[in-house]
Amino acid sequence: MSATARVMEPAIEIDGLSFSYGGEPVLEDVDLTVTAGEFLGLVGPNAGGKSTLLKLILGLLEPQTGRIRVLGRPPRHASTLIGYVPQYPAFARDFPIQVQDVVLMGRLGLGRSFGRYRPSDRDAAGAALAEVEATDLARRPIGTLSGGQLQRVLLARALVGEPRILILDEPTANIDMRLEDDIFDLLRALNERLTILLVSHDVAFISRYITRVACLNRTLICHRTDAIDGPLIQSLYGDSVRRIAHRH
Ligand SMILES: Nc1ncnc2c1ncn2[C@@H]1O[C@H](COP(=O)(O)OP(=O)(O)OP(=O)(O)O)[C@@H](O)[C@H]1O
Repeated sequence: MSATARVMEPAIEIDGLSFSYGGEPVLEDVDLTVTAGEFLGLVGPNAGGKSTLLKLILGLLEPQTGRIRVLGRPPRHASTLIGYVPQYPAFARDFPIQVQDVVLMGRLGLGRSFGRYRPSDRDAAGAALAEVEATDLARRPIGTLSGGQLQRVLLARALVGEPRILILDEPTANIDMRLEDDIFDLLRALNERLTILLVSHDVAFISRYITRVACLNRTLICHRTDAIDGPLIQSLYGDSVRRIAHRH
């Protein structure tokens, strides 16, 4: 493949994707192209299929119908190209481990095994913590962090493998509004070099930062955020701006 073709290659390409866990389809005929360098929001109601779509993109599930490519590769061959920040409750905070070791775990997928980190791994962990402005937290036990601090550390863990795509599942669900702004400013800076896919319940908030949202409720429809006005938000969210209860 030529260098030009590589530059033009979409970061994530999904065609005709359908998936079910055995019963009713959770995703049906989903098409989505995330271009390289884009910052895309993925919104939708509870049980709309957002986490399932992320698992398919991460190669943790296989589609029954359709095709996914991550930087031109099948997802299971692209896992080292993606940095993933899980939903906050998915991370066990009572694990007795220091922040710097949590961040180092992000190097494991690159062929290292436990206890065999190289100096370059430790340098990368230090750089990732510096990038999220959390250097001072390096030796803190993970259980002592605030929600916002933990979120930064999980972001550093996602960055330490030097991914080309960053995927975040509800990164600001458990932190207050002022901290949300800080995290989004950080993401905007990271978007200078990374493609970002962000799951959020809060389309009104993320619309201040991004240009396009994909709305997923079994099927998927994309909207430009400058087309998201009062009536559309109403149809996306029902009565509450922070709640989504729409049907396609
Ligand atoms: N492992 C599983 N086995 C069976 N059904 C599942 C499994 N995981 C998810 N589901 C079902 O698939 C549907 C979509 O779930 P998913 O977690 O993808 O939605 P979501 O949009 O991420 O929801 P939320 O916003 O509540 O996190 C739900 O009906 C859920 O119950």
